[in-house]
Order: sequence, then structure tokens, then C-alpha cells
Amino acid sequence: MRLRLGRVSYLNCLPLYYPFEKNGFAEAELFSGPPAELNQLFLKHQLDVTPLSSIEYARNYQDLLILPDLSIAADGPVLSVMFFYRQEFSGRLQNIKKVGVTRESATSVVLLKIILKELFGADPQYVPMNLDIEFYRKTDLDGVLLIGDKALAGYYHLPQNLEVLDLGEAFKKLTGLPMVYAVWAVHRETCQKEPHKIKKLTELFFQAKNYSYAHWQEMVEFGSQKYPFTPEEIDGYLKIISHELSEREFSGLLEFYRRASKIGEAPAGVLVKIWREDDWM
Ligand SMILES: C=C(O[C@@H]1C=C(C(=O)O)C=C[C@H]1O)C(=O)O
Repeated sequence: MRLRLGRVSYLNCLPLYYPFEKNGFAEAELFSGPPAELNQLFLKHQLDVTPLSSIEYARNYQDLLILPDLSIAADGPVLSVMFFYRQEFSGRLQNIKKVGVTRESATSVVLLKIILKELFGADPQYVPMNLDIEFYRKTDLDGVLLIGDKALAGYYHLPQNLEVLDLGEAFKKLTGLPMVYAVWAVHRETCQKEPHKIKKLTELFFQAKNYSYAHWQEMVEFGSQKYPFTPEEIDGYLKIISHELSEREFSGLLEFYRRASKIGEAPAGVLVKIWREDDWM
């Protein structure tokens, strides 16, 4: 059986999946969707490997491993995890009372709570809903959390009466570290049953990343056919998104878990376990 592999449908995943999308992918069956949907499918064992919201790894860490050298991260501004708010709260974010949060996310909702509390002393009501940047015309919300391509579009075309807070930039200000939004997770059970397929998949991702970086402009052009952004916008955005999981990202991940646990959004003492070939083959 082929592995069932998730893909976040946003632009941020393009460098990891571009060669598969261009040339086809025999080793796995691809499922594309927003993060929250992939999280649910994966936790119900309907996906074998997927980019998983990093907070969901923390909540389920005992059953899971993380594939090496893969993430969706940014060391500072991220441009696509954004809190948009009414201009009247400019310089007084501590006064916001009611915030809408996209249902597509898991990690960024927790990140927003941490940032608003720790950096601004705000503790608003959070309302999950399906949202877009036009919220200020249609609702009484003070602000909204958007992620992915909707957030990126909002950043590139910010409506006049809104301000925006980049949550990656805010996390860096708070901790000095990169923020890890998603990791590639696999169930322990799958590592036991399908060690060779998991190994092959880690190799394919390694090659895919190298291929995309070596054919950057071609990938950017491909992206501009598929996503509603210009090649310049795609180039600028993908240069700040990191797909690494090196020591700095690792430290950022642990710091995020520590702060999430402090507000009751993650268990204490999360163990981050990376898949290694020698442990399973
Ligand atoms: C940087 C991003 O990271 C994402 C945010 C996620 C979340 O909030 O749960 C999950 C996966 C990533 O797609 C983004 O979506 O723009």
C-alpha cells in the first residue's frame, strides 16, 4: 500500500512538494488541505505522514515521531500568520475584547494567545470561525487571526482601516527564537510497520527540497500559475519561510511548548522525538 501523505494546501509547502507536483509521485498518495483538516485526518489514522500543526504534536507526542529536517518555520516575520485588527486599537492592543480565529489553524491560535497575553497584557474572548480580511465590514470583532494564503494576501493588500501584527515577528521579539508552525509527523505504529517506506519518504523530501532550491525561479513561476500571487511576492515569501529543523528551530519549538503549557494549551514536559533510521531498521 502507498503511504497516505498530507500537504498543506498553502503556498508555504511548495518547496517541499514542487517536484512531486511537477513530475508525479509514485510513492505516496497526496491529500491536500488546510492544517486543521490534515491534523484531524492524521490523528484518526487516515493519513500516515503529514505536516502537523506543531501544537498538535505536543498534545499527542507519546504516539508520534517527527521526521528529520522538515518544518514550516520562520526566524522572525512570517507574513502568513497575521493578526489583523481595527485601527482604533493601534498602540492599545491591551484593550481588545473579542477576536475571531480561523478554523484552519491550531498552532497559530495558541501563538496568538501567548503573544497577546505576554507582549500586550490582553486576554480577549477567542471565537473560532471561518473568516477573511473583510471581517471589519461584517462583524463586531476587534480583530482576526488569519493564516496561510489569506493572511499573505491580506499583508500584500492591507485594507486601509486595518493594522497588522506579524506573529512570527512578535515571537522572535518575545523569545529571540524562530517559531515552528508545523512538523512532519508519523505514528510510531507506522514506523514499526513500514520502516522502509518512511526512510524512502525522508530521502524523497530531502531530494525535493534540494531540487526546489536548485530550480528556484522555475518553482516560483510554477507557483504563480497555481496561487494568486506574483512571482515577486512568491519569491519574497518563500525566502523567509524555512523548512529546516536545526538546533535553532528545535529551541524555538521547545520554547513555544513551554509557553503553551503555561497557559494550559499543551501538556508539561513534551518530549520531542525525531525519527532516526537506526532506531527502526
Ligand atoms: C506559516 C504558516 O504555518 C502554518 C500554521 C499552522 C497552524 O497554525 O496550525 C499549521 C501549518 C502551517 O501551514 C502558515 O500557515 O502561514
